Order: sequence, then structure tokens, then C-alpha cells
Amino acid sequence: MIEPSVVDKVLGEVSLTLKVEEVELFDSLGRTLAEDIHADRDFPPFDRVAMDGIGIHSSQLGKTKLFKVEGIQAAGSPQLSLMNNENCIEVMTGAILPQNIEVVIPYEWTEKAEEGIKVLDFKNAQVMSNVHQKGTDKKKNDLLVKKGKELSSAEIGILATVGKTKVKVIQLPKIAVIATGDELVGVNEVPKEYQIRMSNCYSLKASLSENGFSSEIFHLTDDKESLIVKINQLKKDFDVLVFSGGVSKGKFDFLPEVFESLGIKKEFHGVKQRPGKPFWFGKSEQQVVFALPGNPVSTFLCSNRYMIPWLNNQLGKEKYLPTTAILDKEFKFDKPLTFFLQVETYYKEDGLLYAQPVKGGGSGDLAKLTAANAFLELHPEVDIHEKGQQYTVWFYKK
Ligand SMILES: Nc1nc2c(c(=O)[nH]1)N[C@H]1C(S)=C(S)[C@@H](COP(=O)(O)OP(=O)(O)OC[C@H]3O[C@@H](n4cnc5c(N)ncnc54)[C@H](O)[C@@H]3O)O[C@H]1N2
Ligand code: MOO
Ligand SMILES: [Mg+2]
Repeated sequence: MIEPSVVDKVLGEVSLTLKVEEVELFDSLGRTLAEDIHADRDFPPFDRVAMDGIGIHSSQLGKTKLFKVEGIQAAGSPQLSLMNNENCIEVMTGAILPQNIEVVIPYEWTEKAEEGIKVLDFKNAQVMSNVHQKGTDKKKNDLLVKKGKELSSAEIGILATVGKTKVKVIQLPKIAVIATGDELVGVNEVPKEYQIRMSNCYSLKASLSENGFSSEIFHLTDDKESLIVKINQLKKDFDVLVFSGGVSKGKFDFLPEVFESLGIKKEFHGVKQRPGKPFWFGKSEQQVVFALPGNPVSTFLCSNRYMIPWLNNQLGKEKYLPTTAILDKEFKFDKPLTFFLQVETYYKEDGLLYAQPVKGGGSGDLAKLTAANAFLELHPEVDIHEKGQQYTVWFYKK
């Protein structure tokens, strides 16, 4: 058995080889960019009028007088040209600055008259006041978004403005979520007394979805021969296989030996932790296999503490740096294991994050997951975890 910190180390050394694919602009949201994005033209691409008002020649600065209007420069219209330096052109925000115009005076500083527009005040207007000058934000070919960036709504707007209808992103791994166990029936079925509906695979699929990964659900029964045949097929079709159940000491916990017979090499089996002690992890040439212990809270903890961060890491997403919270009540756990305590976190007036232990059963108590929002990682060195101590907190909900 290994410590949680060793699990982190082992996982840190395993990686998937993911290809690059091209997706539609909007489908790139949440994905990892696989190309550098450069400015296709200057930003802004022309001297852009920044206020609705009148445009005048710089020789007229300071002259609080009536300006005759030669025309209106609307946004989206070709560039006009001021013929007479004494006159003005009405200019709209977003329009190209007309030729021979160097200053924009907002309407608020003017007054409409019958023969034109009178400027009442120039405030501190200078040459190019209220003009967003061409290329002042970015120059053509400047790097706008770097390869490796996780695309958010901010980047989608940038991609749109440079005309990227198709975007190169890192391909997502193909993930199978596999429930094992003869006691499991479908969600739409009525279980017999000794059966239960499968839930782990749905919560795993949901966690994956929350992190931008799609997955397919399968159910395999506790029959060694059929496990061999079916897992061998899944191995061909998927990059990551996530199992729940079938990895402990039971007579029908066949997964570790089935994996071995299929050439999936064990990296570790057993972590000095509760819940999730029987966690098995291994890999073959192409696939990575997470075999999570079947008790629902164990599956959930192993997924959120290890698997999801590892997957995010594969896509180069910004590392989730676990934060800390202050235990608000003494908690006793005297086994030589790291204990992941289910807690509800909250802020106090002091601005610090506190964690309140959530009462309930053990790793089979699925219903307790909704009362808590995080796990507190309690070290095995001490038996009594005192109120006021700080521990690493792993959120699974805000
Ligand atoms: N002799 C020992 N027995 C057990 C040990 C041990 O060290 N020695 N470890 C216990 C711990 S800790 C856990 S956790 C479980 C892990 O068991 P498995 O991974 O083998 O899982 P199963 O035996 O298949 O199932 C355990 C439990 O979980 C329920 N389950 C399984 N899959 C699902 C699912 N998709 N949805 C909902 N619930 C599921 C299953 O019905 C069982 O109740 O082993 C302990 N035993
Ligand atoms: O990992 Mo087991 O989760 O302690 O029941
Ligand atoms: Mg078992």
C-alpha cells in the first residue's frame, strides 16, 4: 500500500498521448488550444471613433463656434472626407474616422443649431481625442492567445474577431465508465430486495462532464470470462477505462487478475487512506485504467482527489491547487491512514475558510455526499485532529 502523496507522484509520471483536432469555433469552449492565435490585422483595424459627436480639423481646436455639417459618418460605412476645414462631420461610435478629421467632440459638449452644431466647450480635447487609434491595442501578427490555453468566453471573442471558424484543440481522451457487479440494475429498473440501482457510474460521468470530458457508461457482471472478453474490447475502443467496484478481497472481485491477464500493468493496488483503500491503478501501452473501489463515497473520493486532476493535467489545464480550510470541531481518527473527512465549508467574518465535519455513515453512505461539499485531507500522524488546525481541502461542489 502507498501513501496519497505517492499516488500523486505515480500519476504525475503517467501521461496520455493526445492528438490535435479541429472543431467549430463555439465547440472549442472549455477545450485546450493547440495553435497560437495571432492578430490578422491591427487592433483596432482603423482609427475608430470612440464617442458619438462631431469630428473636426485640428486647426479648429478651442474655437467655440458654429460648425456646418458636411455629412454623417456612420459605423459600417466607407470613409468620408472633410472638404472644408471650417466644417464638421457628425461621427458615430464604431465608425472609421473621416479623412482630414483629427478630433472628436462628444455631442454632450455641443448644442444643435439651425445651420449646424455649436461647440460649447472643448474641455481638454486635443488631436485624436475620443479616437481609438489604429493598432494601439495590438499590431497585425501579434500573439493574442497562446497554444495550451484553456478556452473561456474571453478567448472565444478573440477567436471570433480574427475569423477562426475552425479551431485546433487537443483531442479529448475517450473515456469508458464501467460499473461492475451482479447486484446492480439500471436506473429505470425496480431492484429486487438484494439488488441496488447503479449510481457510481452516473456520478462519475457527471464529474467528468463538469470538467468538460464526455464518457460512455457500461455495466459488466462479476463473471471472469465475460470480464476478460468485454474489457479486452473496451481496451481497443477507449483511452481511459474507469471502473467502480470489483477491486477488493471478495470472491468475485476479479478485476486485478483480469487486468493482469489482459496485459494491463499494475502501478499500485491499495492506498493508505479511508475511504478508497482498495484503489487500483495501472496502464497498458495505450490505455490508462483507474479501478476505483465500489463503495460510493470511495469511488467519489478517488475520482475527485486523483482521477479528475490527472485528466485535467493531461490537457494542460491550469493545475488545481488545493486550498486549505480550518477544522471547526475536533475530530478523532486513530488508524494509520490518511482520512478524507467529509465537510461543509463556509467563510466566517474573519475572511477565513472553515470546515464543519458532516455526520453520517461510512463509505457506503451515498446520501451524505449532498450534505457536504468537500473532503478534508487529515494526515495519519496524529489521532486527534484539533479544532483550529488547517488542512488541505478538496472541493467537489462550490
Ligand atoms: N475483506 C475485506 N473486505 C473489504 C475490504 C478489505 O480491505 N478487506 N475493503 C472494503 C472497502 S474499504 C471497500 S471501499 C470495498 C471495495 O469493494 P470493491 O471495489 O470490491 O467493490 P464491490 O465489492 O464491487 O462493491 C462494494 C460496494 O459498493 C457497491 N457498488 C459497487 N458498484 C456500485 C455502483 N456502480 N453504484 C452503486 N454502488 C455500487 C456494491 O454494491 C457494494 O455494496 O470493499 C470492502 N471490503
Ligand atoms: O474505501 Mo472503503 O471506502 O473504506 O469502504
Ligand atoms: Mg468487493
